[in-house]
Amino acid sequence: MNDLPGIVITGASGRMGQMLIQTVQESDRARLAGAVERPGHDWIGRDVGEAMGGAPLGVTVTDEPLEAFARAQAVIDFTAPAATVEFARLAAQARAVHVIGTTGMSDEDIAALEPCARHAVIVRAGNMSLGVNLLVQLTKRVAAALDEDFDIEVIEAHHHHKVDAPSGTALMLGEAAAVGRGVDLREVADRGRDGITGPRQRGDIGFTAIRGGDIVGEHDVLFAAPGERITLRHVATDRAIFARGALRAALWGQDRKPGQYDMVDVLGL
Ligand SMILES: NC(=O)C1=CN([C@@H]2O[C@H](COP(=O)(O)OP(=O)(O)OC[C@H]3O[C@@H](n4cnc5c(N)ncnc54)[C@H](O)[C@@H]3O)[C@@H](O)[C@H]2O)C=CC1
Ligand SMILES: O=C(O)C1=N[C@H](C(=O)O)C[C@H](O)C1
Repeated sequence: MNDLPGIVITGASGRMGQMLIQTVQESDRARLAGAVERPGHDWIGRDVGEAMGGAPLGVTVTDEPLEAFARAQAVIDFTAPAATVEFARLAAQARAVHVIGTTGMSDEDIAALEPCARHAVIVRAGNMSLGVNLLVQLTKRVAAALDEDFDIEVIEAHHHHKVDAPSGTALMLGEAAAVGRGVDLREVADRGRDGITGPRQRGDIGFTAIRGGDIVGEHDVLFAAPGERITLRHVATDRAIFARGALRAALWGQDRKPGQYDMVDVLGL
């Protein structure tokens, strides 16, 4: 075993889980210290490399997260809200940095992270890519520069497996637009148009979700006024951008005090 920071990947068999395992394996700054899946999953007990269809990596997939976390310096977690809340508790117990990519978390789920962040570093973002976090900053600036003559709409598109809407990224962009405009997103968000909706309310921030095929993730922020439109756009074509960002967050978190952080902190934007 070498002395590089050890990383555990939860949701090891998932789309992001497998991408993260590959990213950590290829890194010369971290080592794969564990792979976790849910109880009953058919990868439990198998070498994770072989389960992924490749060479053995010497890491056995486990359904005992605490045991795995206790042997690691960081946990990278792209799973599901209930699992993430439990992993936050266990990562805090193990004093491991917890990088959370999971989206669709409720206000209660997010509140449950607070006591865990008193004991360990949590880095959480609905999108770990450099491009989207830059787009968040741009959205804030453009929204601050424009008045309510510009209707703001966030349009996102994802693959047909995605279970939450609007996407975590869309919510980050909506929040950035609201902050830029100096309003509370909860008061102006329009998330579900159907039927006779009446005309658009001035000042609303609208959300539209497209689901289809293998779209990795596309986000537009539209500012539409009489006579002109501005669109800010990010298109992800490879999940590696999220995995690279997550690994960067796991390494950045090693030198930090316990608390909650996001990718703007990690990237210094
Ligand atoms: N923040 C970001 O940059 C990104 C976030 N995501 C988010 O990451 C999450 C996962 O996305 P995908 O990999 O596409 O989904 P997926 O469905 O392919 O993978 C989720 C994995 O988590 C596992 N899992 C569920 N409950 C578990 C538990 N209790 N213990 C251990 N493993 C458990 C599942 O078995 C599955 O393997 C979603 O919330 C998605 O929105 C996805 C891409 C980028
Ligand atoms: O589920 C996904 O795939 C993605 N989820 C994140 C989100 O909800 O924004 C990030 C990315 O767009 C891919």
